[in-house]
This record gives sequence, C-alpha cells and structure tokens, in this order.
Amino acid sequence: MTTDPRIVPAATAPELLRNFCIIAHIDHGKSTLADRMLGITGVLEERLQKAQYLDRMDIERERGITIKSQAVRMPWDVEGSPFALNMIDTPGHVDFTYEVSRSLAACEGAVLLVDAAQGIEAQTLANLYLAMENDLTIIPVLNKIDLPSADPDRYAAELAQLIGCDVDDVLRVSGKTGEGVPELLDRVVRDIPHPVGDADAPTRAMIFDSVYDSYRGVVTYVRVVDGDLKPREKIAMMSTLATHDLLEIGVISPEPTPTKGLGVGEVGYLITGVKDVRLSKVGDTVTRAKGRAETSLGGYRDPRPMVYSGLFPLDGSDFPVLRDALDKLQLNDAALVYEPESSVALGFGFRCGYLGLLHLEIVRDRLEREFNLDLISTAPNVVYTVKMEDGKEITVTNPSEFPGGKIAEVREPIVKATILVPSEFIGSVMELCQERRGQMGTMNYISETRVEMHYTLPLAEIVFDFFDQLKSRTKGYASLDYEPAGDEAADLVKVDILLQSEQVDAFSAIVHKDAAYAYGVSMVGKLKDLIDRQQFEVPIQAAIGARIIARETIRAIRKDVLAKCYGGDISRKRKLLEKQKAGKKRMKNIGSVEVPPEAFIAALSTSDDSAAKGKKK
Ligand SMILES: Nc1nc2c(ncn2[C@@H]2O[C@H](COP(=O)(O)OP(=O)(O)OP(=O)(O)O)[C@@H](O)[C@H]2O)c(=O)[nH]1
Repeated sequence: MTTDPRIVPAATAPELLRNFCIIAHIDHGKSTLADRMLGITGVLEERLQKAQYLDRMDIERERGITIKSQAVRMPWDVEGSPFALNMIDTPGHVDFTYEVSRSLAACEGAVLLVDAAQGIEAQTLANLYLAMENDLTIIPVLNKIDLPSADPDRYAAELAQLIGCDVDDVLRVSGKTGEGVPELLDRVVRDIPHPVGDADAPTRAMIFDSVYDSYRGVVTYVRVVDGDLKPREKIAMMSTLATHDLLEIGVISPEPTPTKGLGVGEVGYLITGVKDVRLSKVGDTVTRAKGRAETSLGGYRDPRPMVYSGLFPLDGSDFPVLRDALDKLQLNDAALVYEPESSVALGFGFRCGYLGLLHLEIVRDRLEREFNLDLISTAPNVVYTVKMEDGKEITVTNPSEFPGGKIAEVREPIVKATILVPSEFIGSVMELCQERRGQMGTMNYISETRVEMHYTLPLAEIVFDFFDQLKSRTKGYASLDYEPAGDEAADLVKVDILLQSEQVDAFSAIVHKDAAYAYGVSMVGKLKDLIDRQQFEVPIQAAIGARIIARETIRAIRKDVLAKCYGGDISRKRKLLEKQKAGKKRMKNIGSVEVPPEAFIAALSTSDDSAAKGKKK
C-alpha cells in the first residue's frame, strides 16, 4: 500500500485538489482508462491489476459493466507541485443515470470519453448534458486509438463540433496501452478548477454513494463542501437529523485508507456503524452534530422505480429465504423496493420495483446466485395512474390492482428518448417508434452521416424489447437514451385471462386498447399449447371486463366407456354415454385445471412474443 502523504492527508489545500469523473457511453472504455490511471499514478502496482479493478462486484466483472460508482484518490505531480486527484468512476447504462448525476455533483470537471472507432453515442450526449447542467469543465477525449478501426480525425472533428472547441483540444488516448494517459492527467490538473468552499463555515458534506459491506456496515462516500470532518466526532444527517458516531474516515486509494480527516473539496468515505444504506441516504448532507449547518446542499434526485414485476420462488418453501435475501440486498441497493404479494397461480412472493430492466435482471441474478434461489419473475409493467369518475385516484403497480367500475382516465409514464443513428436508418427508427406509439420531436444532424432523433414514447413501450429491436433494425448502430417526462392519458385496458372461467391473476396485463386483441389471442394460444388435456373440457378466454375477446378450448380426453361393451344393445350404450356426460358435467363444476408450473414460466416469458408485451401491431 502506498504511503504518499497526499493519500493520507490531514487535509490537503483545495488548490492542490482536483475532483473529476469520467463520463462515456457504455463500453467506450471508462473502467479500462480508470485502471490505467491507477497504474500510471502508482496507486495500483501494475502486477496487482486485475482487469477492471474498480468494478468490484463479481457480477460487474462478469458482465463487464459498472454498477456502483467508486471514488479513488491518486497523486500526480505537475511542474513540481504535488496534486491529489479524486477520480469518480461512473456507470454508463441508462438504468443507472441517477448514479451518474450524483457523481457529477461531487466534481468540478469531467473527462468526456468517446470510442475512436464508434464516435458519439446517445449516452455520450446524455452525460454531456448532465455535466453541462452541473457546470463542469469538460475535457474531450478519444479513447481506443490503438484499434485498427479507429478513425480519430473524423471523430475528433465530431466531438469538437459538439462541445464547441478546437479539434486540437481533443485528446487522443488508449486506456489499453496507456498512450496519452499522462498527458490527460496533466490536462485534468491544468483545465479543471480546484474545489472552493468555506473552511470556517459549519461542516457540509454531500453523500454521493453509500454501499453496504457485511463486515463494516454502511460505507458512505462523501464530498466535503464546507468545513471539515474528523474521526470520532458525532455527525448528523440533515434530512433526518439522526446522529451517528463517526468511527472511521478516510480515502480510497485504491483500498480504504483511514485519514485524520477530510477538508474542503475532499472526497472520501465514512463509516458510522449504521447497517442500512437507507439511513445514509444518497443526496443527503452530512454535518456535525454540534454546530450544525443551517441549510443542506440538496439537488439530488431520489431514485424512483420505473418498472414493477412479481418475484416468486419456484419452490414455495423458499419464500422466507427470498424475504431474507431481499432484505439483505436492499441494504446495498436503495433503489430496490418490494412488498409481499400473493398470486393464485404462483403462491407467495414479492412485488418488486426497479429502475429498469437491467436493474431487474441484475437483482434477480444476484438473488439466484448469492442466495441460491430459483425464481420466476412475472411480466414487468410500469406504474399507471387510474382516475375514477368519482374523482378517486389509484396508483397501479400490478395489473391485479387495476380497478373495475367507472374509469375516467388512465395515465401512463412518458419518456423523452434520444436516438443516435447513421442517417440511412432514419426510416427504420421512425417505423419502430411509430409502432410503439411514439411522437416524433426534432431531428438534428450531428455530422454529415449521423442523426440525433428525438421522440416522446410511453415508457411501457420501450422498457421491454425496444432496445433489442432498435439494435436489430439498425444493424447495431443506433444508441438510445431516455429520461422521464411525466405522464399522459392513454387508451389502456386490462386484459384478463380466464381458465375454466376463473381469472388467473399472473397473466393479467395492462395494454393499449389496440394491442389488447393481439395480447389476448397470443396468450390463450400459448396456454392452449402449454396445458395438458384434462378429463374435461377447459375453455381459455381473454377478457376485458366482462367482454370476451379471445377463446381457445382444450378438448377433454374422451375416455372410451364403451370399450368393454362389445355388441350389446343400443340402449345400454346410450345409458353409459349419458352417465359419462353427467360425470363430466360434475367434474367441470368441481374440477380445477392442473397447470404445470413450466406452463406459467413459458407463458410469462417475455422473450418470444411481442404482443405479450403490450405492443401495438
Ligand atoms: N483496443 C482497446 N480496447 C479498449 C480500450 N479501452 C477499453 N477497451 C475495451 O473496451 C471494452 C469496454 O471497456 P470498459 O472499460 O469495460 O468500458 P466501460 O465504459 O467502463 O463500460 P461500462 O462500465 O459498462 O460503462 C472492453 O472490452 C475493453 O477491453 C482501448 O484503449 N483500446
């Protein structure tokens, strides 16, 4: 471990500090560049470098993506002056935009990283706009210049045009070989302003991340804005006024290293012994318990679940294990919400809220992997608001909560989407967006061959397979970013699926009126193939309220009651058949359909059928 005094500061003069983050489109190489910086500044010995050191969770390493932000402190000398650089690594996926926005608020500058073989993508723009909103100094950088397919001249021009700088100001680096990285660190020191704050004012530090560690409890990442923080003090969270003992304070370089305190502009971690990340809320302001600050820093968005889905253990007896597992996971993931739910078909489980589908997949993956669970998740849906004619308003996160009776209006969440695409694919993108009830906004050429298209779309239409469709219809060239833009009234209905006239809650879905028929037909068709024939006839119906919109029938297995009756007289045969008919009638009334769990899983799987996702055809 390094013992550079800049790593273990009492409090470094703000003039010698630089706080910056790296922002980029997914896979443009942030984590690789961050690793290279750690190597070049000597924070991480090269031989110890695991690929993507900063992506600590196994799942992150496997998927090659960054989920939680990390902040690392690095020493760097420029013209004989010893600077300390705090680098905050940010995630790149749309689901985690809220992580990016917090990290940005802790910095004065951002390295805008663009793949020299790909050029600007949708999240490059989204992150750039976020950085500009936070008044950050932007350093434009082309990465991966070692790639044979890199076209740095072309993309440097594109980038320069985008941010309005000179082409020569666009740096060219390779995170892989290290080329250009020392020059980039010099630019960070030269171009990015040092933090400013009032050292004598009451302490205010903003929490930009908090993670649960099973040994140490919650580790909270902060950026000190005014005053300072010292170990063994009592601190207070300004939103709740809850006080905690500060057990340890320090910086990450690259492992947590305790320090004697953190001063103005410094970025580091604190440990209070708290066991739940929700008590150390991202966006909250930390102050001293004695001599509290008057006003909090504020300015964060709380993560709000965008997509809900039911999670059920395949084996019903695993329910308590699932509950424990969710409790533990939530300690580390403030954006995850859940409440118990029971379903006739699937038994006891939880209704969970996620930031998006990737978040859902990650949570499910972690539950299955870390807690050894087998889970079924039901088709995801967004949050609807139903206004009744009597003025009552109902929030629907589960189709089963969709009210009957007189509905005045149903509102659904809307997003503003930005799609970047080579101009030859404009037609394909327009077609897709139209199918998904999109309304076109403006369209700008960001270079001769690339276009930025703006659309307003219902969230429900894009959270499922929109991105896959977009990729396949544009040969993988399009990129997408979106942000919530309120809600809008829409013609939405609940389609129920009935087996033997009994509603099967797990299959209900809220879909656009024009897509209801397609959903109904596809679902009853699927179930017909999946459910075995029974001793009696089983009607499968799709219905909107009392109106049946689709029907299939599983024919009964006809038991040959006449088998033993060879020859014989006709009246005996008729008697037997009559008896069978009566028996069947009874079974129909009292019998229940046996549906194998695999049928539920197959019918609920969202991968193969577009109508099942409420898509308008
Ligand atoms: N040739 C080459 N490949 C690179 C370079 N930098 C990164 N890569 C590769 O690009 C891919 C993505 O790199 P990451 O560092 O994981 O990208 P990221 O932007 O951190 O991705 P997220 O964390 O998911 O947002 C990996 O396969 C890297 O090996 C580079 O300079 N040159």
